[in-house]
Amino acid sequence: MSLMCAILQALELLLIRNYIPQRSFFIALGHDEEVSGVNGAQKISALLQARGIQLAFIVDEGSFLLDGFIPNLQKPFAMVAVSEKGAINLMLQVNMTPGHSSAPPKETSIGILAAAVSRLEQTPMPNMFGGGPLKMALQQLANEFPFPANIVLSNLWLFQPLVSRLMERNYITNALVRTTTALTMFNAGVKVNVIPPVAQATINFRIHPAQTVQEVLKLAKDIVADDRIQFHVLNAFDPLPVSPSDDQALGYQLLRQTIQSVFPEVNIVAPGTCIGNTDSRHYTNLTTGIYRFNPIYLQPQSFSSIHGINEKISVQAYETQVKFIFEFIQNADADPRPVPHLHEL
Ligand SMILES: CCCCCCCC/C=C\CCCCCCCC(=O)N[C@@H](CC(N)=O)C(=O)O
Repeated sequence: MSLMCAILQALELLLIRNYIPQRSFFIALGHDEEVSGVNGAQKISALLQARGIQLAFIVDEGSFLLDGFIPNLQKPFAMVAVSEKGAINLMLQVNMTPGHSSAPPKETSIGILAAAVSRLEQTPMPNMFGGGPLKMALQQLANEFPFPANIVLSNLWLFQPLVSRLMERNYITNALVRTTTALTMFNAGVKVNVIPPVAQATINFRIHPAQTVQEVLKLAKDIVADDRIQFHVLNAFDPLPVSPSDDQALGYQLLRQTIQSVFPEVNIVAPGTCIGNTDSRHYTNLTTGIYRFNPIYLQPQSFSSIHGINEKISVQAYETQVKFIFEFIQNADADPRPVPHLHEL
């Protein structure tokens, strides 16, 4: 929400200054982003495609200036998400014969389903650490760590098993190394003395970039291992392709350049994977350069306020957000050639 307001406010500031862009900019604000973007972003994307539009790159929400997420890493760093996890909303259902609660059967629909979802919760999907943006980011961050972590991260060929175990210890970094399993809905029963005929539970999986919808469904069925349980896929999509982050990647380099200018205290800009989902996934037909970055600091303690209690942004952080977008639009307009990569920021 704050990012949307900041985009509009930055545009207003540009208009006040009679700014006339040289290249075309599209501002796409979907009204249904929190519920998958099917009627917003998906339709905007189809309309742009019908008009023959191809985009140099897209910038959306989904990652931050991360502060304190990795133990021993003293300084914050900017993570620009060049991919995002896939997702499955899976509904499990058990149908049993209803009856009077005074003489219950050995197992009820609720009991069978509760045991199944508990098995899913207690059996994490496999740790897939080993490649992609996360490994690149850790290697880029290696020199920011004190000894011996710097040696460990510079030699992932040797220390990969150790690092992947350490990442599992924290629930946020754990989300980067595996497909996550979140039980989000459970419905059954309408009366205190009736054995319910139906029990339903919904599980929200976020799929690691190294897995697919089909692989995760197979794993989930193997874990549940109960023929009485029906599987209904409510909706699902595979992890998103990895956008380029090399020296020639215009969108990535423009973000890096603007981060460097607006946040001079940040030494490292690294590619990463967004653990949530964004509307940008509906735009893969228009560009291969999709970057997710919200120019605000995020600390682990504020992570739980996202979709949680007292979600907020400080006035100062909001002002910086506006400044970033104001500068970013002008940087993107200034020169269509990629900005050379500076190793020493
Ligand atoms: C190198 C290690 C650093 C690890 C730090 C990872 C920190 C990740 C921080 C934040 C991720 C926040 C997720 C962004 C939210 C995306 C927006 C959203 O809520 N989307 C919804 C709805 C949808 N569009 O599908 C969602 O359910 O994901």
